[in-house]
Amino acid sequence: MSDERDATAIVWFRRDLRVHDQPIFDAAAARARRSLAVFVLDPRLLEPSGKARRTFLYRSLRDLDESLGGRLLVVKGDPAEAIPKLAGAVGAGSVHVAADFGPYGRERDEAVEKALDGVELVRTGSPYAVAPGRITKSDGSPYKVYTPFSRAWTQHGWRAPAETDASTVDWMDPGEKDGGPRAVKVPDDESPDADLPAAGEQAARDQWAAFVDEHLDDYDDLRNRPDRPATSRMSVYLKYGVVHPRTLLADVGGSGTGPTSYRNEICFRDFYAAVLWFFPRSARENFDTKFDRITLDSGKSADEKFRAWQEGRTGFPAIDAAMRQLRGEAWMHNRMRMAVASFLVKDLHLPWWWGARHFMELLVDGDLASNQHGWQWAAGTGTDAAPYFRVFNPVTQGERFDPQGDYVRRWVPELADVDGKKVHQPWKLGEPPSDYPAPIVDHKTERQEALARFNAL
Ligand SMILES: Cc1cc2nc3c(=O)[nH]c(=O)nc-3n(C[C@H](O)[C@H](O)[C@H](O)COP(=O)(O)OP(=O)(O)OC[C@H]3O[C@@H](n4cnc5c(N)ncnc54)[C@H](O)[C@@H]3O)c2cc1C
Repeated sequence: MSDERDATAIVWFRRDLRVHDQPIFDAAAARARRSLAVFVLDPRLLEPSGKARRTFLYRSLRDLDESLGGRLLVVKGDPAEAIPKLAGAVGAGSVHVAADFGPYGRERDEAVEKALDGVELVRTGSPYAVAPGRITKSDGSPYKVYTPFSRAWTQHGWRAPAETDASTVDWMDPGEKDGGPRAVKVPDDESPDADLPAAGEQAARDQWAAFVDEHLDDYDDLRNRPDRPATSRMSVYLKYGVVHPRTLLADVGGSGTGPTSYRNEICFRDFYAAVLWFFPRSARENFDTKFDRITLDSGKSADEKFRAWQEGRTGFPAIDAAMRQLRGEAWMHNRMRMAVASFLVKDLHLPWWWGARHFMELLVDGDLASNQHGWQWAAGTGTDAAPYFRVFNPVTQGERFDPQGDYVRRWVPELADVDGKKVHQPWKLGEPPSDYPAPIVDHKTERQEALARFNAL
């Protein structure tokens, strides 16, 4: 029987740096006898990424290259030029990708599709359990509230993982290409100060297996505790598609509170991606435009307060611990992301997008949809946000979720000798540590100020 497939295809990796559960491999193998594996270092994505994310990306690319037997071609430049030239250089009949739903990714893919001029761009799957745009109300309009979205999401369901590995595709040696953009080496690590998680598919799977074994059942009870290793730490692997959410969901069976709560969080990720798909302006502007009129601080004193927040010198131990965790690990616990965001917006009266930008610069899991909407949630400006008048108390957040003060002592060495929960209010100690700052604001006063500004809208 003759093989009617094309001679070659391109598999273009983007946010799916893995070989397992990879539906684009099946699509490429069905279409062509051999495929060229490609990653394009795109300056428009690399520049705003920050050192931690770039370093993690480079490490993930090295791991992927190893899984592919050294046959990952890395090139640099604008994908709308590089991909069509590569398709020409190997005579590809199709280019296979997982669909990208972010504002830049979608524009880029349309430009690539146009420039491919007849070579088909085949989109198979997405980085989400359910692709953005698929879940709508019965009249076709988007959900703006999480709970009904999550009900529809659960009812819709998701596919089982695709059974692929590196051998699903017959990989072409990049040395065989005839012309086109030249191969570049994966850049060296940028030596970020942060202690990053191990990169690569095996590391992701090991971390996941340990979480399922040790923490999944207690996830609902302990997920708000920054002092415990109780969450999955999958966000960075999901960000780069080192693991697919479908793979995780397949393991999270059952109706116990732990598994149910975990599925809800994966659903939040899909929800925010869907909001960004339907309302791309929400990445940059208040979703609720009423807040365009709220009074925000600016000037020298605002800049100084912002710097104190960034550097973990606000004098509120839980806030400072979290901001230092962000620098130390390029990651922050979810409860503390909410607390520091509320503090920036409602205690310091600064724009949420200042904080969101700082997060995107430092977070190794920095993701436009989850980050911007997480910020808008905390600021009260988002789709389904915490009401603006609900202001987190930075001291009680610490006392409640870090009850023995271990989290603070881990990240704020100036307070390492203060016992128990007293660490959350060092100003009440007989002799407060002289090298730790006094609170930069009075929470009660600033809470009233935030409410007054809100009521003036
Ligand atoms: C202000 C703010 C900014 C945030 N910025 C980001 C970001 O840039 N990138 C990012 O991945 N998450 C972000 N989040 C969501 C959440 O804090 C992280 O996903 C979570 O802390 C990652 O740790 P984990 O993998 O151990 O989470 P787990 O508790 O183990 O959760 C499992 C997975 O569910 C998803 N998830 C959990 N909570 C949320 C949530 N609130 N929104 C969307 N997805 C969620 C993540 O993919 C996570 O990996 C932000 C939240 C807030 C409040």
